[in-house]
Amino acid sequence: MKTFDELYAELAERARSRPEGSGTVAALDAGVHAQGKKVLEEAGEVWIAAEHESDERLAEEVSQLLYRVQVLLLGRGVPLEDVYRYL
Ligand SMILES: N=c1c2ncn([C@@H]3O[C@H](COP(=O)(O)OP(=O)(O)OP(=O)(O)O)[C@@H](O)[C@H]3O)c2ncn1[C@@H]1O[C@H](COP(=O)(O)O)[C@@H](O)[C@H]1O
Repeated sequence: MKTFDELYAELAERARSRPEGSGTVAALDAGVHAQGKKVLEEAGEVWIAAEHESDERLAEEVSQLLYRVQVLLLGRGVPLEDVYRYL
């Protein structure tokens, strides 16, 4: 189990150390266009899960959306603090 902030710190460390086999490193290298498409794809899956699937599936899809949003932010170099200013 990890929090949103802990995941971001973990992904930032992946971006820094670039370990072999990291999906995050591959997603960052794919660029902002691919990252944005993943955000949209996962948002659609969240919508479908909310309308038609179980609470567990919804939670899983939301976790994937949050991950994809974090990859997008990391790719742009935007820290979570910049997002939190608007919450
Ligand atoms: N939370 C996540 C996470 N959520 C989603 N995903 C990725 O998103 C995929 C699921 O999304 P899709 O529905 O698009 O599935 P898919 O089409 O089969 O996946 P792709 O072939 O498109 O990658 C998963 O298979 C993962 O590749 C994640 N990948 C990594 N994390 C966490 O990020 C951290 C770093 O991971 P690595 O960079 O892989 O070491 C670890 O703590 C991981 O648990």
